[in-house]
Amino acid sequence: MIRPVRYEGGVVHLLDQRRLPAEERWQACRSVEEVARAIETMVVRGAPAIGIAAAFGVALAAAGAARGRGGGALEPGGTPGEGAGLEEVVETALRRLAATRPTAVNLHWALARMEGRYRQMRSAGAGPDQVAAALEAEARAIQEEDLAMCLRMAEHGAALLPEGAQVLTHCNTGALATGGHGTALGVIRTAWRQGRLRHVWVDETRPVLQGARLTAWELQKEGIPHTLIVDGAAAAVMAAGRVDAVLVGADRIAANGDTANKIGTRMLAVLARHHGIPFYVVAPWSTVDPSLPSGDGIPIEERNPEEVTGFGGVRWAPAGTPVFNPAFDVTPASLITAIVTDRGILRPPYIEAIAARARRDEPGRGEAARWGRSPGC
Ligand SMILES: CSC[C@H]1O[C@H](OP(=O)(O)O)[C@H](O)[C@@H]1O
Repeated sequence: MIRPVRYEGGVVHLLDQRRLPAEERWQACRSVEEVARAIETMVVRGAPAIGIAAAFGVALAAAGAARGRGGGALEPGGTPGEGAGLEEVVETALRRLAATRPTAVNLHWALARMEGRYRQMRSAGAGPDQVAAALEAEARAIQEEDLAMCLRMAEHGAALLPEGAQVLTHCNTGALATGGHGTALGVIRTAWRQGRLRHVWVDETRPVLQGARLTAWELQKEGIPHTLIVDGAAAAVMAAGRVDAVLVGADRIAANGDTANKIGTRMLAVLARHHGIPFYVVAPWSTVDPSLPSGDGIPIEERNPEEVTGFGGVRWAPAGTPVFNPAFDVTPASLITAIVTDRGILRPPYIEAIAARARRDEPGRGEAARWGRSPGC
């Protein structure tokens, strides 16, 4: 199974997704700063995967402090004894990692969970070594729980698809974006293994091409029939009656079901509604942010214009061309047929469905609990 994040010997190893599919190269991160830069430059990407990477970044910081290197975990090649004690190292790590990418709530959910575990250990009087061990265990739990959530989601989602389904998907929501198996692409994997799936239309997903580079790579490795299309061809294949369902991931789902996902998702939702095609969002419960009343409050990351003006070092737009490069857009809940989570399928009205699920599963979180924001941000 593809797993994009590994933590071994106090080093966070990330499969460099910028280099796929040409080469499978791992990047070793030995400091919080290196982990943070890897998230910002999309060495690792995908809402759950960046949460997992950040969690191991906190574990790495605590391990460095426990070894007496103090802030050595703050900068690449930090010298022993830098910085202050455990408290400052962990707090600084949490803030730095929280500042990497604003939209995916899984990042902030994971950091809030790591902070909670840290405070729990400290209030129990645990020493640096015990805290470091507990934080490593918590990060590993986040990774393994995400894989389990993906497998559960996939079962729920596959049951929605007709026999011999042709589906269309956007961006990469596979093992590369998660703790393994994937969200929307996890549904596709499971549906294929169950014999329910005939074919996948893969949106290339401009500008970073997660579909063309990463989803096609995952599907090819699994032998799942697929066809790569430019994003602009989605309307044509829907109009030709060759799409039975659209499956996408999510980076943040507001309390009313409005969903932030890769730029171009909203367009697919409008097209699907026009063509009478079910539009499914597939995301773990950790992507739901009950503290946000609607999608209006979801921060949308804007990325480097050079992602749009060229690719791989080749520029095709004239120098100085003005660019607007939002990495995500928000799909209104009214265009979403169902939200597939690890805890079951949510159907409209989402505000009631999400609140009821939050009350049932995590009393207190659905109300005033701080959510979607990490320490210090
Ligand atoms: C399984 S969540 C994947 C989610 O993350 C992607 O964004 P990015 O590649 O910029 O991290 C995209 O929104 C996917 O739907």
